[in-house]
Amino acid sequence: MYLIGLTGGIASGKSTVSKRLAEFGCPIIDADLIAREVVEPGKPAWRKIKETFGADVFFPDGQLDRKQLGEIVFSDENKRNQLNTITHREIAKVMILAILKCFASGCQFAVLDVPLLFETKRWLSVVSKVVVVTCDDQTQLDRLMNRDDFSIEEAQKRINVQMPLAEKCKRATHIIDNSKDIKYLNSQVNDLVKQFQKSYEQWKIRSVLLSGLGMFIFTSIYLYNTLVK
Ligand SMILES: CC(C)(COP(=O)(O)OP(=O)(O)OC[C@H]1O[C@@H](n2cnc3c(N)ncnc32)[C@H](O)[C@@H]1O)[C@@H](O)C(=O)NCCC(=O)NCCS
Ligand SMILES: Nc1ncnc2c1ncn2[C@@H]1O[C@H](COP(=O)(O)OP(=O)(O)OP(=O)(O)O)[C@@H](O)[C@H]1O
Repeated sequence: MYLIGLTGGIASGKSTVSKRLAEFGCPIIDADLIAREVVEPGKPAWRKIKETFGADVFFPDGQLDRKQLGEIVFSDENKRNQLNTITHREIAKVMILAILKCFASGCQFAVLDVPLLFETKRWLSVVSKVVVVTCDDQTQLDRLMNRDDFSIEEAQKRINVQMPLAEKCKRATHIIDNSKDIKYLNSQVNDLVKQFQKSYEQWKIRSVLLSGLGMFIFTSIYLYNTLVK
């Protein structure tokens, strides 16, 4: 099995791409979904957020007030770093278990959907490909404002704290241009899946050849030591 990193900028279309990949049966390990799980009431990250940010960022039922906490951390780098320190370790633990589960199930490849793949760097050493979902700045801003009902200021603040999309594209092995309609996006995802399946077949052939070579060398050494020496 090999791992594929999926990233982009906020509202560039990562979730839309990962939904399409899931339709092909690709296992998706979604850091954003896991980030929501680890801050559920009573969990370690929930307690640390309460200690650090106080009761103001929670609803009476104990659920995190994501909008309130978002306004705080996307306006203050130190507070954002505090939240990252609290949550990223917990997110990583869940992701590792999810990767092991995928490996055990024998799937061909798994997709790590990580918005901050390049910012946190944590997963770059384990992914063999990085897909960046990009779009032009105005489209990104418009989609974020429409989806989350943000003012232009709130949306821009969230875009500005991440590595610029152009920079992420320079580090990508594959780029999906999501500046047009969903049909255009899906045609690129379809091609990507074909490429991944081809890479997996090539990887499988290489693995069989390498293990065969390993067996040949081991057997030759064994026979030499047993019969010749
Ligand atoms: C600040 C929070 C509460 C805001 O919640 P909200 O529901 O408004 O946003 P959501 O979690 O859906 O994230 C939306 C997008 O914001 C961006 N984003 C989220 N957290 C961060 C961060 N710490 N730094 C930069 N961008 C971020 C990502 O592009 C993400 O896809 C939430 O984003 C959070 O808990 N962030 C810390 C955990 C984290 O870093 N998640 C990203 C996983 S790689
Ligand atoms: N090609 C497209 N045409 C029109 N709308 C789109 C397109 N791609 C995505 N969208 C919409 O733009 C918004 C952002 O897309 P999406 O949620 O997939 O981005 P994301 O990168 O996962 O965001 P986040 O970083 O917040 O997780 C969503 O409302 C989505 O429906």
